Amino acid sequence: MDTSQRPILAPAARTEPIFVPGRDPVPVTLLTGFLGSGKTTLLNRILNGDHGLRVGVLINDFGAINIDAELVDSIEENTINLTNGCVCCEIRDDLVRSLEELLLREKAVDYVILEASGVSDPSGIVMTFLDQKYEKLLRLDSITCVVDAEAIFTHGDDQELNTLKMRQISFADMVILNKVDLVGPTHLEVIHEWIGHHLKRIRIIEATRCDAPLEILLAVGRFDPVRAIAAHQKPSEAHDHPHEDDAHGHGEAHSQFQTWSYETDRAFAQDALGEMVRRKLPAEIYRCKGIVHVADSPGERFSLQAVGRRTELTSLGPWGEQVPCSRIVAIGSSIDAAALTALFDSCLAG
Ligand SMILES: Nc1nc2c(ncn2[C@@H]2O[C@H](COP(=O)(O)OP(=O)(O)OP(=O)(O)O)[C@@H](O)[C@H]2O)c(=O)[nH]1
Repeated sequence: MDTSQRPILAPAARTEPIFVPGRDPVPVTLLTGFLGSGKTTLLNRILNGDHGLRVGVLINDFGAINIDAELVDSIEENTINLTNGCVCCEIRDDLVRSLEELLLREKAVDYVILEASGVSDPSGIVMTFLDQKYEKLLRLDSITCVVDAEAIFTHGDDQELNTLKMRQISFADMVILNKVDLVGPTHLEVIHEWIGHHLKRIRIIEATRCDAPLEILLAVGRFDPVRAIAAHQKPSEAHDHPHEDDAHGHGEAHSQFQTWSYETDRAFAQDALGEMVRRKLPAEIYRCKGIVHVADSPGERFSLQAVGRRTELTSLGPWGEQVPCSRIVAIGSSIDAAALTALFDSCLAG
């Protein structure tokens, strides 16, 4: 069968159901949202919340190095990293294997949260969860999309990016409109109008650092397969441009993203690094993040974050057992790898 002809949300052909006798399906929350919108911030807020659940976490970073895994406050044995690709397509098999690994363990988790990569199209992920062989193993509870209120219209003339951002929103059953501390009321109104113009009746919660109440995030049973299928089947209502078949439209969306990574055991000069990232990162870099070793405070791990022109260089505390080193990833379009490497090299200490 030509798989490109298969409707994207049609459950796969029935195979033997996978389940653990006597165990109810485990609820799964999917976190989506464009690069740098605040998904990891939300994940940490949930993990640190007072819910008493044993939460399994799947973290998908599009780049070659999984930086998020180091920034998430989860229990190591319950965390699986899905790196170097996107779980909605290239590494969907890894997602399936990891889900089964988490859910078929003797000491199973009570809840699963999947943080999708910032370039994921949710439809491919939803299809995985709707596979009939999993209907007794897991239940998709909700899809929460985090939107960066400040950056939502950045690269607004790029139709593919706009379409991807709108697809992420249209598959969600709740939107966290995050970073409202960075924008004014008029800008917020424009966003509400823009989302409302494309999608009716979507719940939008404004937040700073994703400070939404836990009660509306976990075990809420909001996922509606009928609505998700409609989000796929009526693309022209939900998006500026119709989404083509999965293989074509989606593949195109990903081909515009390039990743770059950098590793060194030499230390950076903190001020030079901060200044360079703030002022000199090319506009084609949508997102840059890393764990860095700085000569000024050699005993501390630092987190480097850049979303557009916004940057943060914050201490994560001592290195502990880890040998200090720096690992940085960037995602963008038309990345000049040699030039970017030279920019970071120029910030190395002495
Ligand atoms: N000012 C401000 N910054 C925020 C807020 N929420 C998150 N941030 C910052 O935004 C940056 C990106 O946040 P993350 O939570 O890593 O975003 P993400 O969506 O997980 O990023 P990717 O996984 O790379 O797509 C970090 O520097 C955060 O500290 C907010 O509400 N206000």
